[in-house]
Formats: sequence, C-alpha cells, structure tokens
Amino acid sequence: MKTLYLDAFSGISGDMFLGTMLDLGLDFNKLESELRKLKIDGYKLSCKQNDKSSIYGTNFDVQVNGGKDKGFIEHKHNHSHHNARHLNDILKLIDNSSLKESVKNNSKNIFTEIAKAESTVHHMSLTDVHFHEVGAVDSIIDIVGCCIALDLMDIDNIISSPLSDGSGFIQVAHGQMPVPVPAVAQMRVGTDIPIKQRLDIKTELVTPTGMGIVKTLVNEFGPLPEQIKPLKIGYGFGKRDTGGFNALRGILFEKKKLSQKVIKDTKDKITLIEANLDDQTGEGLGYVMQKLMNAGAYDVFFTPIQMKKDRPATKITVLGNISDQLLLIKIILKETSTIGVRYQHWHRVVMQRRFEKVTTDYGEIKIKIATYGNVEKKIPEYIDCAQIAHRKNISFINVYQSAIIAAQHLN
Ligand SMILES: O=C([S-])c1cc(C(=O)S)c[n+]([C@@H]2O[C@H](COP(=O)(O)O)[C@@H](O)[C@H]2O)c1
Ligand code: NI
Repeated sequence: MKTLYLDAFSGISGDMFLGTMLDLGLDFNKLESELRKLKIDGYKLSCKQNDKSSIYGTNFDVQVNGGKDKGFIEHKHNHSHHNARHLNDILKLIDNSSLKESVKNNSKNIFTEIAKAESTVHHMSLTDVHFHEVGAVDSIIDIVGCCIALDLMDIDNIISSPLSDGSGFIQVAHGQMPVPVPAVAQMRVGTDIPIKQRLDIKTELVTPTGMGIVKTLVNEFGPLPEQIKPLKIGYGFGKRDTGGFNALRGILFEKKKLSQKVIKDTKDKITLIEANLDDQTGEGLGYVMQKLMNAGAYDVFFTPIQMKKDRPATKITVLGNISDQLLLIKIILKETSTIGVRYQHWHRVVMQRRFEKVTTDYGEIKIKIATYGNVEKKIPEYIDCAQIAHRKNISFINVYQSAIIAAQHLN
C-alpha cells in the first residue's frame, strides 16, 4: 500500500487530481474500463501529456455530449430539470454498479459532502440538490474516477499540503461567485483544512469537487514528510489561466517498516490507540490487525479483558507514528465493532539502528546494529535467516548462529 502526498500549491479540481494520477502511472485503459461499470454513456475521456513552463504533466478532460455545464444547479432558479440527477439518483447509480465496495463508499461520501455544502449555500434540502444532466455526468466521472484511481494505484493514505486558492470572483451560469467559491468555503466549516488565499491570483483554484475529494479522503495536512523515499512524482494540469504554473503535484511513496529504517533520533513520541471490543470475532480481529500493520502501525496486539456486564472481551492496542494516527483510527472504526477509540501520546527511547550484511557459509544475511551510548547489539534479521533455512532445508538455529558469529567481526 502507498501514500500519496498532494502538493496543492495551485489548488485542486477533479480533473487535476485525475491528471496527477495518470501522470503517476495510472493505466488510462483500466480507468476507462472500470468507469464503464457505472453504466452511463455520452462521454469521452482524454488524457494528454504536454508541458507548461517546460515541466511535463498530464491534461485530463471529460468531454460530455451536449457541451460543458459543470457543477450543481439550484432548484429555485431552474424550472426545467426533468433531465436532472438528484443526489439519491447518483448514489443509487453508484450502488448498482459492480465497482469495488471501497470505491463505491468513497465516491458516495464525496458526493454527499459536496451536496451537503450546496444544500446549505442554496437553502435547499439535501434531497432537492440536483445536477443538470451534463454536469452530472462530468462530476460522476471525475469523482468516481478519482476513487477508482486510488484503488488501482494501491493508495490507502493521502497527505496534503495546505491548499492554495485564488481570490476575486468567477463567472458561472447563475452570475458571479466569490473565491473561494461558496461550496468550497462551506465544506471548510467545522474542519481545520488549511487554505492559503492567494490575493495575486484572481480566479478559482480549488473547485467544489477538489475540496470534496480533500475533505473526504485526506488524512493529514502538512509539509511533505522528511524521511520518505519518493517512488514517483506527477503533475496534473488545471484548465484555468492563473498567470502561474497551474498544476497539482502528486508524490507517491511507500511507508518504510520501522525495522528497515535508519533511526537517527533516540527519543521520539508515538501514539498508542486502544479500544475495548466485546462483540468482535477472532476472524475480524485478525483482519483488522493485518490492515493496521499494512497501513504502517508499529505494532498491534490484543489483551483478553473482563468488561462491564460480565463480558469477556478483547482490548486492541495499536502503536504508531503520530502522523498516521488519524489513518489508524479510521481503520479501527471502519473494521471493528467499536464506536469510539481512545489514544495517548507516549515518549519513547529507541536505540539507533543501521544495517550491514555479513557472509556466512549459508549465504548473505542482514545484521541490525542497534546502539545507544556505549550499548551495542548485533541482531541477525529473522527473515533472512528463515528464508535461507527454508531454501536449504537446514535448521533455523544453525543459520542464526552462523550469522551471530559472522557479525562479531563487524566494526
Ligand atoms: O452551479 C452551481 S450551483 C455552482 C455552485 C458553486 C458553489 O460553490 S455553490 C460552484 N460552481 C462552480 O462550477 C464549476 C464546476 O465545479 P466542479 O467542482 O464540478 O468542477 C466550478 O467553477 C465551481 O466553482 C457551480
Ligand atoms: Ni452552488
């Protein structure tokens, strides 16, 4: 599983997000064939690589039969909405498709988030919020496409920089709208999503679709984490003329397992998250443990406990990086029966670690060298020893001991 960092120095829209994903290696044909599961037609996708300021990126576009008509429209101002799709029609369309459950859920959550904002801004009930026919297709493709892209690219964590938005006004079908546009401003209410307003850019950089994606899927805001090894960087171009480099930059990276990291600091802080579970099966517990470990938890463990109402139960404890806290909590809430979790931040003292290889009679083995002041430990990597023992059909202990002997000669 991978993490995507969004560098939203020029805002974010649905097209920019999909352009970025395609630039990062998303297979265009696979995206198209997944979107066909929605059973809607009358649109064509285009994806083209070109350069802006000599930087190559991807332009993604949805061309809908009947031209351009983006966004939600207000019930009050439109009396000919027989072709409109209400929120519920769109949610049903997604539900009735053969898309993956996680893609369906993410897509529905984004749509609902945007529709809630539109309903507040335009003083309509949520059920009255609707899209004009053309705008609906465009938004469905953008939003569901983004969720398909995340699934196809194996991304389960999104971190974002603060979003930049422009200022001034934009012209839409119903007149002028101030920037940030009302739906974007509304989605920010009650959240701490950071938006930096660029007074030098007099147009919209963050669209309602872009904000809906961010509000629903981003787990954390801040600078690009320092200790990462980027796998790929991509640019998705925006359509508006901002007078600057209008793109969304995506940086893809894989989380390193703690045991593989070169640890330089001997003191840090970690999060400890817990919940008491009195109605969870053993199968479910094993499943959530795998999910949490794959998401980068340092450790997950279960303790048998006796709970209120005479119930034997299980306490789940998760240790992890504080920057992953929200992601780990979301997994516990999604995959277990609990309706709440508790957490605390713990100080921790760790030994500095580095790795070296030794050659033994059985083959090369990695040695973890852990130091703290003048304390030093040299520990053979379990997985290397186990693989050699399996491959050569010899005892694990023999391989392990040969690695310890070879490690004594390391400086
Ligand atoms: O049509 C309506 S009601 C509309 C509302 C709003 C509000 O903020 S309220 C914004 N817009 C603009 O439409 C385009 C399309 O946005 P997408 O997110 O669908 O790409 C964009 O410029 C919005 O600001 C329309
Ligand atoms: Ni609106």
